[in-house]
Amino acid sequence: MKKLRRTMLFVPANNPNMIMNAPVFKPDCIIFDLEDAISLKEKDSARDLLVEALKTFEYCNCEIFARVNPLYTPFGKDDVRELVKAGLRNVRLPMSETDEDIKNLDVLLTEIEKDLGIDRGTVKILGAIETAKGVINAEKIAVASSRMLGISFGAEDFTRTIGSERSREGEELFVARCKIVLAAAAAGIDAIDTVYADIEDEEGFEREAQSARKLGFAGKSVIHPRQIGVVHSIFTPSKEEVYRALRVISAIQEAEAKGLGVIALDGKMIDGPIVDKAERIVTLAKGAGLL
Ligand SMILES: CC(=O)SCCNC(=O)CCNC(=O)[C@H](O)C(C)(C)COP(=O)(O)OP(=O)(O)OC[C@H]1O[C@@H](n2cnc3c(N)ncnc32)[C@H](O)[C@@H]1OP(=O)(O)O
Ligand SMILES: O=C([O-])CC(=O)C(=O)O
Ligand SMILES: [Mg+2]
Repeated sequence: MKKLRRTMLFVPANNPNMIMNAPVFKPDCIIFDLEDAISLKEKDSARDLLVEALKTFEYCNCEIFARVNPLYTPFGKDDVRELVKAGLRNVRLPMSETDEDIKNLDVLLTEIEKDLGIDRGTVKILGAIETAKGVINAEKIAVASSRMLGISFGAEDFTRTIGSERSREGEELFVARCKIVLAAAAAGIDAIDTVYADIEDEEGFEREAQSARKLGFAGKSVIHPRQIGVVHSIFTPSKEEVYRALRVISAIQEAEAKGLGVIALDGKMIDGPIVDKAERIVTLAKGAGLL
């Protein structure tokens, strides 16, 4: 079944309380962060804490990621090595700017998998695109390795690299968002939208999440448990959408039995792509436990 990645909750890896409590909020995915949420002084101790947490806790219903430090920093390679040894199977690589960045991680993972005696390709990669250069190279990044399960957008760093500020309306992000969605779709992987830093601005957050779904993102990174419910309700098909999708599928099945490829349902044309979209709604609904 398709894994839902509606929410990816960032959890700073130096915070034992949050590390322990994160699954209680039922995000689809948790990203333990060793990069920007962790000061230079704490990089090693946070990694040690996360290694212990990965060995100790069962995060049964959440898909677990770690945002490691970029491989060109003094911490990145050790992050990957130690965490994979402790059981990590999904690496979120920040500052993915070129296909080389992904390929370097791929080579390192292959080495580690060999050392650990696990199958090559076990560990997956989510490439975080958060610079102008990364956005330009999104298409190459998305297909740089067979380990790719998705690419994500990081708007805080992205606005820094284009010399802009992040606005509530987000016009400055539109082109990058579209490019990331297109690159992911062409590669057949998920696109994950960026965080919204203003935890108090529920209205702005909801509008941004709505827009992310419309653009084609599979989900959104979040920084606070309060943001999870909103994203889940937006990225889960509504009852009406599911009902309509099931009717579309059943109508086309009846039509096919009569030798017809196109029909009308409630005055609207139903043909191949519309049926495919209805099937996607049903898949998402099943993933969310609605069917
Ligand atoms: C641009 C980027 O790089 S974004 C990615 C890096 N940033 C991060 O990882 C930040 C993640 N988020 C956080 O650290 C926090 O939400 C903050 C610092 C923004 C706010 O934290 P707080 O002021 O403690 O929030 P608040 O008081 O509302 O928290 C309420 C409860 O939710 C918990 N909580 C808050 N955020 C999280 C989280 N991300 N994961 C798990 N639990 C959380 C708190 O521990 C607290 O629990 P408690 O009641 O048991 O003490
Ligand atoms: O990946 C994200 O959503 C958060 C991030 O690092 C950024 O916005 O720079
Ligand atoms: Mg960033």
